[in-house]
Amino acid sequence: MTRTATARGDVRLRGVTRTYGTGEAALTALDDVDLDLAPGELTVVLGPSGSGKTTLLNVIGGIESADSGCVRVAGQELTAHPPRELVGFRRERIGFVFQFFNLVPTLTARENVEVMIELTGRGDRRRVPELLDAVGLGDRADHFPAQLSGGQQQRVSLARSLSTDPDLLLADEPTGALDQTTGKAVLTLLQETNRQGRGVLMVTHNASIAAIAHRVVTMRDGRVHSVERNAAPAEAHSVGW
Ligand SMILES: Nc1ncnc2c1ncn2[C@@H]1O[C@H](COP(=O)(O)OP(=O)(O)OP(=O)(O)O)[C@@H](O)[C@H]1O
Repeated sequence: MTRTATARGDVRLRGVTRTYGTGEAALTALDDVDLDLAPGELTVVLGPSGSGKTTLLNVIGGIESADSGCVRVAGQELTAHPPRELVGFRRERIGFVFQFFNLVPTLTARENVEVMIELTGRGDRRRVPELLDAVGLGDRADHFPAQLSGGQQQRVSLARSLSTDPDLLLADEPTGALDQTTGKAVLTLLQETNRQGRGVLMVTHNASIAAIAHRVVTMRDGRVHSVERNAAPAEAHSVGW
């Protein structure tokens, strides 16, 4: 599945600020954020609602640009590039997994993965059955999203993200809509993906999930409140909540 076993997907932020709105309505979602994530790390981002977690993930993924500061992701300088100029970067380097799956309802599981390969011009359509097997859905390839459970849809979403072999996988509340058993299955897949050398950055409200991370970043009021390292990250299947 890997392009190379080498660790990849490093992140370096310096003085990153992102403000929404102007004047009295201005809201600083990211306030002078410095952050270093080593290649191949699994990072969990925690913090209260509104603390800037999703904004952080979007800036790292090149979906939103910082107002000031420097952003470098997977060896690429994003600073001063508006999101529309970063289409190529996102396609080549980044995989996104969202809470609400974002699958195309009129396409089967297989087609949802294939369409990503067609859109990006990356990956190999012949490997789609293998990818669906890897997420335990080999026998559901011809099912439409509505015929799949939430956990199964999330796994299609993961197979789709992995189809282009990203350096860094960004996951926003990937287990948020799932029960514990299915959530753990998805976490296990994210951990496997990480062990293949990819960086994984996961935003969650669930502090128990932090046990599987190499690094735990806690956000407060748009700032990095703390960064802790886990010397011995737990196995995803052993985490409970
Ligand atoms: N597009 C936007 N326009 C205006 N304000 C926004 C926008 N996106 C986010 N914000 C504001 O920026 C702040 C940070 O939002 P963000 O979504 O990053 O927080 P979060 O920690 O991910 O929250 P949650 O855990 O609730 O998802 C919040 O106060 C939010 O209301």
